Amino acid sequence: MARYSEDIEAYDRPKKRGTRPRTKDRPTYEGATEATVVTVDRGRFTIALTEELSDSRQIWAVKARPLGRKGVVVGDRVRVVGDLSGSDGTYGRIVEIQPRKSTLRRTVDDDDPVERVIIANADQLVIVTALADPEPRSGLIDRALVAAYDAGLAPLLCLTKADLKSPDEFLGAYASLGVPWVVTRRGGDLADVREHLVGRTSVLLGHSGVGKSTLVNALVPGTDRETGVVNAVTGRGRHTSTSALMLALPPEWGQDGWIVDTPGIRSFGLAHVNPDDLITAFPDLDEATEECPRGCTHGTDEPECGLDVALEAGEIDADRVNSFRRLLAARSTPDWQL
Ligand SMILES: Nc1nc2c(ncn2[C@@H]2O[C@H](COP(=O)(O)OP(=O)(O)OP(=O)(O)O)[C@@H](O)[C@H]2O)c(=O)[nH]1
Ligand SMILES: [Zn+2]
Repeated sequence: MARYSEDIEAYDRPKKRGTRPRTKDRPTYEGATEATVVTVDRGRFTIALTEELSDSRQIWAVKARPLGRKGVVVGDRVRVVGDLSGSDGTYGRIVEIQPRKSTLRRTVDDDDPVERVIIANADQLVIVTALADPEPRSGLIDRALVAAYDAGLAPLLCLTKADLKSPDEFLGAYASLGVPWVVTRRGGDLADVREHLVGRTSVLLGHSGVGKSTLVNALVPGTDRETGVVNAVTGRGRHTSTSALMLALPPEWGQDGWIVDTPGIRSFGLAHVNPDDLITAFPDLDEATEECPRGCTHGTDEPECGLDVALEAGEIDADRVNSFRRLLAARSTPDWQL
């Protein structure tokens, strides 16, 4: 063990230029500990030591030099070395990022083609929308659905404030997409929501006022999202940044799972989303686009789109085509925050 940490030390702090070992000599970090990145704050990471997920032991970590400019984002499964005791002034060093099973990306701006991964390894995107006060914004919901389908995350509509308005009318507009949904109301129980959260990592997305903080606080007691204090972070983890934050589901739920709160994520540029990737979320339509002319975006203005051919032949469902095209159009409408 001692020899091993000396290796890391030697590697991390080369005495002078040119003494850095070549790739083949790099340490293999055998025995490094697995952890999950729960939040990012100005180059410093809070990581949860995975084996101790249920008691949520969390420590600081920084990126070790061998990672170079590789991005580490919330949700990343990483391997860490160094002092993992969590005592004052100590921090682990992230030496490796495990391959990601999913990446939720955004384009910073629809005009800016730079793609950024914001959350890694999520399974589900929970689109939190109030049924009233504020009114649902279908453009935003559609954009979130595009982001989910593109990232390969299962979408879930979480409709809050059902005490103010029935969800029936709203759900009509989403029926043909087949998106699963749950409803919450003031004072109502959250059994339904819980059922959709256990065993997975869910990203919660919603614009201001929809009741997302209320929901997060009710789901994970002890998390005061309003004031930004995260009790789970061993007293030292005042969470002041607007980074996404992963919260472990309470151990008493009996199953692991995480929710990722996204307070700072108010815009969701989708310029990177390719129509051909989006249509894979519509397996019933996908085949019809095989005969499309090259570069066809499958939109309503495409003269020879295979979707129209298949529609005319009665091979596909018009509602589904309309829904797909609605999402396609939402991709390039103005931003998440209107
Ligand atoms: N009637 C009703 N009001 C609710 C419900 N959930 C939340 N609210 C209220 O809606 C308002 C906004 O709730 P928040 O939880 O702060 O909303 P948020 O989405 O986190 O919004 P920001 O904090 O601005 O990001 C508060 O006054 C809540 O009390 C609900 O189910 N029914
Ligand atoms: Zn087409």
